[in-house]
Amino acid sequence: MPKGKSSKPSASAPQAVPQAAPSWPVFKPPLPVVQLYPELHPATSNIILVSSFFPRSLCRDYVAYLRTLPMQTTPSKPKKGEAVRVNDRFQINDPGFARRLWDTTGLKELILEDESIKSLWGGEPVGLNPNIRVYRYSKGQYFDCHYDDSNNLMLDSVSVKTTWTLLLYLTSAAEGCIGGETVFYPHDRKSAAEEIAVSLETGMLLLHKHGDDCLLHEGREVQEGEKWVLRTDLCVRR
Ligand SMILES: O=C(O)CCC(=O)C(=O)O
Ligand SMILES: [Fe+2]
Repeated sequence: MPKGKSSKPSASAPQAVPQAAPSWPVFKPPLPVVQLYPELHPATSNIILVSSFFPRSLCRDYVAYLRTLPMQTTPSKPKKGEAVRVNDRFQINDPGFARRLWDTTGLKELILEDESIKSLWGGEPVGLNPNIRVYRYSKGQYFDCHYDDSNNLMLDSVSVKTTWTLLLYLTSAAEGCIGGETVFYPHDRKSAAEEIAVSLETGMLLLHKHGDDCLLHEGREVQEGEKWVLRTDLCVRR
């Protein structure tokens, strides 16, 4: 829970119940398909965007595959202190897939070597959170304002903590999804005048700082179509 925000809603990250790892589609063509460029958001250094992290064809393959997974629709009433999340979710502890996303996509190089963002991670990055979450938002679904917590965990016998949220958009207006923007509010209050809205872009990675420095944010309601998102977190040595 971010300091001083203890009564504010947070996004829950319960440990996934043990189950077989999904057969995630292979990264075909090999990644990255383009040179990856991190774009610091002009309004805040807490948000970084990376276009074309996945090519559109791979996003399509992923959505087709993810549809076959057993997703859970949000319980209608959130637990105390949790944000209202109205969507379908699949969650799995999959260290192998987290490692693939880190090692075989160009992400590791981007995070470790790009001089413009190297100092932002809050420590020495070592990999991604094996707690992988998949969200599907259909028309009318949304994720209400909340903060993402930092979590401590072990990654290959190394003590780590999560410092940034990673969201990979698998659909956008190009696939008929209208709405669903991820919207940030820099001053701890929902204010239209201050909002920083990130529109969906198929294959784009959105990274945002979490824990004590997390901006209040929401996944805005989907108006048409389906928003598919894959979520993990950046882990740094603790
Ligand atoms: O779906 C989104 O745009 C936001 C998701 C989110 O805030 C979260 O996973 O904590
Ligand atoms: Fe969040």
